[in-house]
Amino acid sequence: MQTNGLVGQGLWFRYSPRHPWTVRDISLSVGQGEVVGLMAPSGYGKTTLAKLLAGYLSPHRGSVLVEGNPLPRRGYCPVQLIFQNPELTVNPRWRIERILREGQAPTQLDRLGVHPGWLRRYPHELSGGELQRVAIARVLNPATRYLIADEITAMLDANTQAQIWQTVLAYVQQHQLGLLVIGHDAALLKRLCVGGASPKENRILDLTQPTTALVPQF
Ligand SMILES: Nc1ncnc2c1ncn2[C@@H]1O[C@H](COP(=O)(O)OP(=O)(O)OP(=O)(O)O)[C@@H](O)[C@H]1O
Repeated sequence: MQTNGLVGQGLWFRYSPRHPWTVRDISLSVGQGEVVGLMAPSGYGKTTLAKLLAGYLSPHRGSVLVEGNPLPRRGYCPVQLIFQNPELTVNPRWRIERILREGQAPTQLDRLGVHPGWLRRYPHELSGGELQRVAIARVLNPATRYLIADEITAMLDANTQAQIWQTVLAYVQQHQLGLLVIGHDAALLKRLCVGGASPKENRILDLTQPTTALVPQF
């Protein structure tokens, strides 16, 4: 079995024994420095799969390994998930400066357009787009090795979307992070995942295809 990268192997998950399987025997991998897209219709289990890969949920069967090791049970997780709704990932009772200090010091505040004046505010005192920049800045730090971006710019205008992706992709490339981009927008995924600096390695996975289509072609 492959030991490099972030590897989900034979993953099965359902929310309870009364629910049907949401994730059925999915295997996929993201290598260091690789940008992989993941698309499927709404309700197909993309976010659930992202939560399995980032350790928010545990698979009923199968494994998630990072460089051959299970995800750490405590401390900062090297696989970080950014959601469409940033308010779900930040503590509403903390000021922005404390949220940003939660992991290691973020490095991209300026480039993401995080205004110093926001630092003393609480999350509900920022707009959705402003808070999303904070959520992204929080995870762009040296302890993050893999990033899962689940529809992270869906609520932003085109200019802000472009600024955020430019910053994230430059950071990913410079630090050789693995990036899994989840989305419905095929054109955006294509731009991000196959138009990059190393198009040979980058892929777009379609969750509606048989799982063999998701197995890495290394
Ligand atoms: N906590 C939960 N309890 C029970 N069912 C859930 C829960 N979260 C999600 N589901 C169900 O699991 C299925 C997959 O949801 P998921 O959010 O993973 O899909 P998705 O592909 O990310 O959808 P979208 O593109 O609309 O965000 C859906 O049918 C959803 O209703």
